[in-house]
Amino acid sequence: MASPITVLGQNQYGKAENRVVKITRDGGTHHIKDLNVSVALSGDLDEVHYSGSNAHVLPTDTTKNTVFAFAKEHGIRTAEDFGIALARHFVDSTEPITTARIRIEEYAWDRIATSGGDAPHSFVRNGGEIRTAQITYDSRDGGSLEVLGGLKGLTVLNSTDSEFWGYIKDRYTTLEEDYDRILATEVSAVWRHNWNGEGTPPDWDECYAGVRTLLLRAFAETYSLSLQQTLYEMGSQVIEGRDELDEIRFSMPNKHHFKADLKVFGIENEAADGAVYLAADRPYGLIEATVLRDGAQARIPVDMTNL
Ligand SMILES: O=c1[nH]c(=O)c2[nH]c(=O)[nH]c2[nH]1
Repeated sequence: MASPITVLGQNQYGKAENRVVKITRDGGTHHIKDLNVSVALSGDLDEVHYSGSNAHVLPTDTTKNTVFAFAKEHGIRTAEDFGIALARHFVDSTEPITTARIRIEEYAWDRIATSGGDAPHSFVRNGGEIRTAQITYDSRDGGSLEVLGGLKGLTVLNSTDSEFWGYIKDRYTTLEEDYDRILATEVSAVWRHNWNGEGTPPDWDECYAGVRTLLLRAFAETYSLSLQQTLYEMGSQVIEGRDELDEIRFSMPNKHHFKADLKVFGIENEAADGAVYLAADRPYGLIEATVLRDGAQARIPVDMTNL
């Protein structure tokens, strides 16, 4: 029962973190897709909260089974294609469900190089970087489909061409101005496609590879006066270079590298001579911002890049 003084707010449910690995065999050559898929459904679900009636509830267990069955029956071409098929299925086949949000992380595997060339069915996990996708399908108001692509764990470093000076100095400021520092960060980015489900979808893999290339190139080619400036340049290059995207959001920790203080030992330690740095773990500066195509609406949630 609805209590006299409370009312149900936003709610969603589903099975989180379905770890699905799909092998496709092409003769003796195998291909691997390794995903972590989270399903969140919402719709006409007040009653299960108020009275416990499960009449409108598709069990989370069923959503898990659907993920695995779809991987087998339809295969996984890309995370985006897979997420779109799942989102449409849950909404179109289950009356009370009006919105499905599918979040996917994809882990990359490389073929192991052997004496006979690339191994046909032996793989090594490609360490750091994770590709992400989020698909939201909402059947209300005529139906809408939103596809967010992204990546996280892309760690990059410039060993020069970075300065930081001219900032506010108050009685608590101890930081010295730096005219030649290391700039390092671990990029988390989420970008929004302007495709809404009608007509030909973008080439998801080509887009991902293209964005990644633009991000890396902008990072390497920007002479940086702050990580904020580098971030904005990276976002601008992506929006300028990819017509199918309207918005990109970043979360970029400043992975500080402090010059080791060796003066006590009578040793100079200057960047110009090739310095020794202490790579600090925490705390870290955290620089976050959205870059938009002029006139586009900001729709990527602020905390999306911290998941
Ligand atoms: O690129 C930077 N941006 C900052 O805002 C900042 N603040 C700071 O202490 N170091 C840096 N570096």
